[in-house]
Amino acid sequence: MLRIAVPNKGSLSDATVEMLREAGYRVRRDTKELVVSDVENDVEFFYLRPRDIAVYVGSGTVDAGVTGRDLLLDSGSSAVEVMSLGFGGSTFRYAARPGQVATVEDIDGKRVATSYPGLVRADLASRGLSGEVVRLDGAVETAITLGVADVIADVVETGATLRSQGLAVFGEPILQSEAVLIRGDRPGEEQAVSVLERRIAGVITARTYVMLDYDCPKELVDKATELTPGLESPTVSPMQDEAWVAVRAMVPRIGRNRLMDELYDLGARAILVTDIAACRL
Ligand SMILES: Nc1ncnc2c1ncn2[C@@H]1O[C@H](COP(=O)(O)OP(=O)(O)OP(=O)(O)O)[C@@H](O)[C@H]1O
Ligand SMILES: O=P(O)(O)OC[C@H]1O[C@H](OP(=O)(O)OP(=O)(O)O)[C@H](O)[C@@H]1O
Ligand SMILES: [Mg+2]
Repeated sequence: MLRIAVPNKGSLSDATVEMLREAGYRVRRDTKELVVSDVENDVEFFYLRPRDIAVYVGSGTVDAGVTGRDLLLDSGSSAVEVMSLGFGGSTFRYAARPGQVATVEDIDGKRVATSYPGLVRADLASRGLSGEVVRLDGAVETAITLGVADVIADVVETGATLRSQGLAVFGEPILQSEAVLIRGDRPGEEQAVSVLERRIAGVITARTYVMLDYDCPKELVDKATELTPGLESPTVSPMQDEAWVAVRAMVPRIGRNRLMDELYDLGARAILVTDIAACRL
């Protein structure tokens, strides 16, 4: 049985569970369930803390899992990123009281509070800076107010938490993070997770694309299909009226309305968009 780790709490949990459900797997029915056996798919799901998932996957006790790229890198685990999942996006950044620390070089010799000591130590070392890393579990933004640090390094999504503490980011982001599927780096593991990987890729494609159908005067089909090239190639089918053809192609969900306007202006009619429920490319 394939063993897969799923975030049991926090920002990544709900979206991961929803993605697995859409991929056709059994998911937990209440948040107290820690292990879910999906016998039909020969998979066992372990609901674990997101921070621990890279450690389990790296040690080989589970085959694959979902976590944040920042947590994977912070852990120093040997697990490898298989693909990004399109949610849980954030940046990992330095911040301080405006006017007190303005550049990353100014961190030298100062105290840096963070829940991600691995990431911060590696970043400071790569810049040749020294700094005392103060490891905290959360609410890192308060560390400066409470006087245990001069600088923080933390996850920033909207920036609202930083602003509420009178802090401002400085320097370039240390990292762009998002939810990722990870697996162990031992021989055979790539193959072991290939069905899971294809199913998740199918969910992402179904979310990213819509199916577009339209009728098109035959003489315009080259121009029209230039606008809708599809993934491999559009399907062009004959119609009862020989002056017309029916065209079908997958197109990006974003921009679909503008595309429909362009096709209409060109002379296409009966332009329909439908959601894709699932797919394997
Ligand atoms: N707004 C956000 N706040 C925190 N983490 C976020 C946010 N958006 C995305 N993430 C990602 O979620 C992961 C952290 O998840 P984790 O569950 O450990 O913490 P959390 O979401 O802060 O939950 P909690 O603090 O309640 O335990 C990281 O990969 C982080 O990049
Ligand atoms: O940029 P924002 O949109 O404000 O989001 C970022 C904040 O959200 C997270 O905190 P969380 O609520 O998880 O609390 P924690 O610090 O105790 O983990 C993270 O640690 C930041 O503090
Ligand atoms: Mg948190």
